[in-house]
Amino acid sequence: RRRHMVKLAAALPGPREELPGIGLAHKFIGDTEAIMHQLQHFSYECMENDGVLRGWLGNTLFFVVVNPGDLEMVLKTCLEKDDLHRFIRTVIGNGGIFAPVSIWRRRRKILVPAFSPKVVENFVHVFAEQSDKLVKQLSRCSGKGKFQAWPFLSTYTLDSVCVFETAIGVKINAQENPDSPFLRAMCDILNMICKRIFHLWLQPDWLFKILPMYKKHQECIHTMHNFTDRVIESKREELKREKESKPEVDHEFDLGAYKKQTFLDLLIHLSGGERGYSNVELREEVLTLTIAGTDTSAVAIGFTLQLLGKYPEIWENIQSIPRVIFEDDRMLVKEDLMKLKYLERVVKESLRLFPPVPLIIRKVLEDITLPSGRILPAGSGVACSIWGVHRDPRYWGPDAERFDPDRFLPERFNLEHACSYMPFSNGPRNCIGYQYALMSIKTALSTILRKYRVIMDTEESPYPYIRVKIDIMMKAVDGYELRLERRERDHHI
Ligand code: HEM
Repeated sequence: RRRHMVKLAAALPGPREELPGIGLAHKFIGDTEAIMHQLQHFSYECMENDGVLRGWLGNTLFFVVVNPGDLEMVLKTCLEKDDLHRFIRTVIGNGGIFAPVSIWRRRRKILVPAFSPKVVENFVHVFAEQSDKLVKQLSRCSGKGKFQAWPFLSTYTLDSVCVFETAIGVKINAQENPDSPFLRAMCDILNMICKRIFHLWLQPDWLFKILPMYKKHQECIHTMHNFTDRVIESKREELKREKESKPEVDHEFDLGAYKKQTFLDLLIHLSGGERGYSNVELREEVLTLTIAGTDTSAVAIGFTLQLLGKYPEIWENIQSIPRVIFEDDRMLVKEDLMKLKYLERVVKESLRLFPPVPLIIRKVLEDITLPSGRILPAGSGVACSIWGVHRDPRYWGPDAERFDPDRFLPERFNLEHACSYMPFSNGPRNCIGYQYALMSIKTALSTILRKYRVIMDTEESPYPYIRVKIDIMMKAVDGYELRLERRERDHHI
């Protein structure tokens, strides 16, 4: 089988820098910024090679793919996540996002109703309340020069993911408690996991366990698990008390009238209540939602703010946000979000040029022949480059790297292939939280923008440059540095 794999791999183009024996391992020895730089570089080299590029990492074989037709096939047929994800499983176990397909299927089924539009819409008031808090927190920095927006944005999205909240006391409240040990542990562990994925020498467990990093790794897991377990126990207790105090009430779950606004309730009820998920399964799913939903949305808000600061003319257009949304300080409601058409285009363009998840790595279980004619052999991993397909001139024109939100105008947006634009992936294992994410991002941005103007050094070139690194998600190296100035009320619109 290995000979067969090596033979098929040799028939496909490889990168210029491949070395015998170690393949590309020497290209991934730097920090997470250098690693991201390499991944971008391979995406461009992949475009030059007609959309598929081979790469060995030690004796593991990978392919980078950027053609939308090939991507669609891979995302539809290769549902298993690559073995590299085993490092994340030390934290989230069999949580849906990286679970083996046999476990993922049931978990996805349980999660689907929790993300139906009627449930997601009910979260808008949570986003609005949290956005209001975010703006208050930001007021400490406005008018005071440059600051890093990341701590503010990541605490906003963590509080908006709505898993860590129970009536009897356990709350994360990250915005008011930004030094929360949970948040720090999550940030540190994602960084360590990313290093393990790309640095071959950190991969063997026996070696990793004797390194100083291991102690911190275990402490982070302990902090995250401990906190999540306390929340779950507290939720179980709350549900028990509720049932005891009102035995006459029908405790059947009505999704249509769902108002409790925590995913934990949803997970318990949708999995079958007391006979449903065990506490360990609940912990896995809660951590999955937290990791999948926190940094991704914060990253999207951060990049969009920086782009708005770099291009003042886009900012001028933003001012045409419907007046009614800006008239007073009232909280936003879901109807407002639908009117934010221009802002939506800005967010979509920001997700195109700076996708929070720049690549997805799947495992090839059986040889597959791609629509482009190339064969990916069983046993290899395949990196679907979202970064690459979003910047490929074949699908986005010669100015593919230009920041132009009007590409998403209905009369201009005419993609030949759905996979040419896929910040939330595609196929059966795509992002289940994409509507939730878009609502949360739009609520936060519009609440910030009605109070503040973002100022950055303006970018002369239409092709925005932001230094990025990979910490599982793609993040800005500078922690989303920007300046905020308070807007004059009568100045707008
Ligand atoms: C801008 C924000 C977001 C982006 C760009 C994003 C992107 C993605 C991507 C690329 C995947 C991988 C799909 C694959 O392997 O094909 C994914 C999976 C997932 N996302 Fe998101 N996501 C975002 C926000 C959210 C939010 C807010 C939630 C939940 C509250 C969420 C929950 C999930 C879950 C549960 C999965 C796993 C789905 C599965 O394997 O069945 N995501 N997301």
